[in-house]
Amino acid sequence: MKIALLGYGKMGKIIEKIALSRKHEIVLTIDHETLHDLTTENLQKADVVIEFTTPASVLSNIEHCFNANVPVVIGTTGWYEKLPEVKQQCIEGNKSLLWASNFSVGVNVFFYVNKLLAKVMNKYPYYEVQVEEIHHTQKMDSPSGTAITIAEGIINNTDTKNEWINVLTTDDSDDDANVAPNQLLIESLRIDSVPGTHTVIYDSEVDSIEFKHTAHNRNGFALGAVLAAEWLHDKKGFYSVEAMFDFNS
Ligand SMILES: NC(=O)C1=CN([C@@H]2O[C@H](COP(=O)(O)OP(=O)(O)OC[C@H]3O[C@@H](n4cnc5c(N)ncnc54)[C@H](OP(=O)(O)O)[C@@H]3O)[C@@H](O)[C@H]2O)C=CC1
Ligand SMILES: O=C(O)C1=N[C@H](C(=O)O)C[C@H](O)C1
Repeated sequence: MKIALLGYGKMGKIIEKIALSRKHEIVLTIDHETLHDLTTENLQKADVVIEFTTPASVLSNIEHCFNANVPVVIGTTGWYEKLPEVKQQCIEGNKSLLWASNFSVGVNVFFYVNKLLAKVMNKYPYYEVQVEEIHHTQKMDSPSGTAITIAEGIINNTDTKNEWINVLTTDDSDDDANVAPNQLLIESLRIDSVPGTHTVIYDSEVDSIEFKHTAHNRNGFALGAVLAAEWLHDKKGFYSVEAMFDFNS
């Protein structure tokens, strides 16, 4: 497949290596320096686009891909309030888009088990639940997209929580956040070069249960994005990464 990479930073560069190792060809790479190359003509040289940029640029990049009629895989986080609008544009225009807050297989297994666990824990409301995420200090958005997906998995499977709130800290201090009983706390921590750690904690007076995923590096995210591009390139429609995984069979 011919792949265009929008975003050639930490993720874009690893995605390039993995795509080449899977015998794909990179026909376009875009960062700030090469922004002038982001044209419909250049995008149309690709079978599929993989987009890992910034919350500020993702929406215009989606528009470029829709205009060029090229399927696009979106890894960028921090724009999810616009998902319904983008979904409508995609379906009405007969375009192709797949998005994920996290492309790694391990995290997608985690998402699945998180929902099952939330259903079980809903029977024991004396456990207070919270989500913790830790990422590198260059991360622009908080909470992480992954933490939002985890929180939604809990909210949709419990009676006690109906919204999440976020507290961002740069150290491990234990300041108590002001959280109403209906709110699910997402604590975001920013520490040096952490690739991404997510923990769901159920705490009671007598014990705690911790369910944790630790990314050791970014390779799992990048491989998942390439697998998503392989899956999407000949399809039409709007998909989340869940469509790619079938944990029920
Ligand atoms: N879904 C998932 O599995 C994962 C998602 N992510 C998300 O992916 C995104 C990127 O992460 P990461 O690679 O670590 O970030 P980096 O900051 O390392 O890279 C971002 C890249 O985007 C480029 N860029 C900035 N603005 C534009 C623009 N207008 N058009 C095209 N390119 C642009 C930057 O160029 P320049 O350097 O020239 O400014 C840079 O090359 C983040 O939102 C992150 O949260 C990250 C890991 C996994
Ligand atoms: O910015 C990152 O690095 C990551 N972002 C994604 C997110 O916001 O969840 C996925 C991963 O955790 C790394």
